[in-house]
Amino acid sequence: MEDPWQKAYDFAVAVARKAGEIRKAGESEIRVMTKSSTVDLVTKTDERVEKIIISSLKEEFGEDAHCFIGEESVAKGEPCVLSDKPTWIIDPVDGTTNFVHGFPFVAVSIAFAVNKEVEFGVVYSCLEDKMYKARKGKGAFCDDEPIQVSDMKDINKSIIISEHGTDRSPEKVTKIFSTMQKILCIPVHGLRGSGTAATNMCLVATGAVEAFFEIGIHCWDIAAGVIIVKEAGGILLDVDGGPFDLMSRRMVSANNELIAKRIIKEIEIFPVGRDDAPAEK
Ligand SMILES: O=P(O)(O)O[C@H]1[C@H](O)[C@@H](O)[C@H](O)[C@H](O)[C@@H]1O
Ligand SMILES: [Mg+2]
Repeated sequence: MEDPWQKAYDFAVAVARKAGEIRKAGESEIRVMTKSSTVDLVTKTDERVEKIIISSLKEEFGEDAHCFIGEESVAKGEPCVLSDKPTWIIDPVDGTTNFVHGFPFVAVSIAFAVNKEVEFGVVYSCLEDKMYKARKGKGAFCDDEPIQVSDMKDINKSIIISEHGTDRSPEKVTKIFSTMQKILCIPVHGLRGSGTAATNMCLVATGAVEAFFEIGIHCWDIAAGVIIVKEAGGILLDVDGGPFDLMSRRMVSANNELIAKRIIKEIEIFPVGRDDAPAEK
């Protein structure tokens, strides 16, 4: 049977590389603006790269063939709804704060979902020049080399990643740091954070760390990473131990269930609205 999405997968890899190269070339002066809070940054480059990605995909597959969820389009009021239709989920610059500051982890993240399930994902870590990709049932790769999660089962010998997000309300920050303190004191070998959820998930997939969890991420930060982690042999769970939900803005990704469940025991959950919550009038 003909593979229905191979062409889209190959095209996504090419578009992610092109987008990353535009990003690398950069603007001589970065214009920084803010979104949900004063520390939720966006630049003209984010907007420009997203437009280029979406227009390339429309040009290749037809104006109305697929749906799109793009970080900057949603910020400008486009709907964020995942239906059963083939849908591209795009973060043009994951790690915008890193980009603004010259901290060297910035990724382009492109995922493709059908029937609400991610079919393939591509994360191009553009400053490292590493292309991570995975397709459902076909394995995960970094620069065409197969990748696999760590086989570590001992939490005491693990490295865990988390991030602080962009919400600085004191109650949430207290819970985030309390969780981190509890995990650090299990104890684990270390806590890390690259500043980009997409890259963090690739680090789980390569076995460099055992787990990455965050409350407050968005579907575009993690959609490509979800399939990369799964195809590398890892698992995804909700922060309460239930099934993972791409639109819920909460996630634990790990090398195995043992490590995931041990972390979940320590997570102090705080409320975040869903990505697909109806817009307030
Ligand atoms: O806004 P961009 O696309 O750079 O992405 C986010 C990161 O991916 C999060 O892990 C991280 O915690 C931040 O929320 C950050 O905003
Ligand atoms: Mg992002």
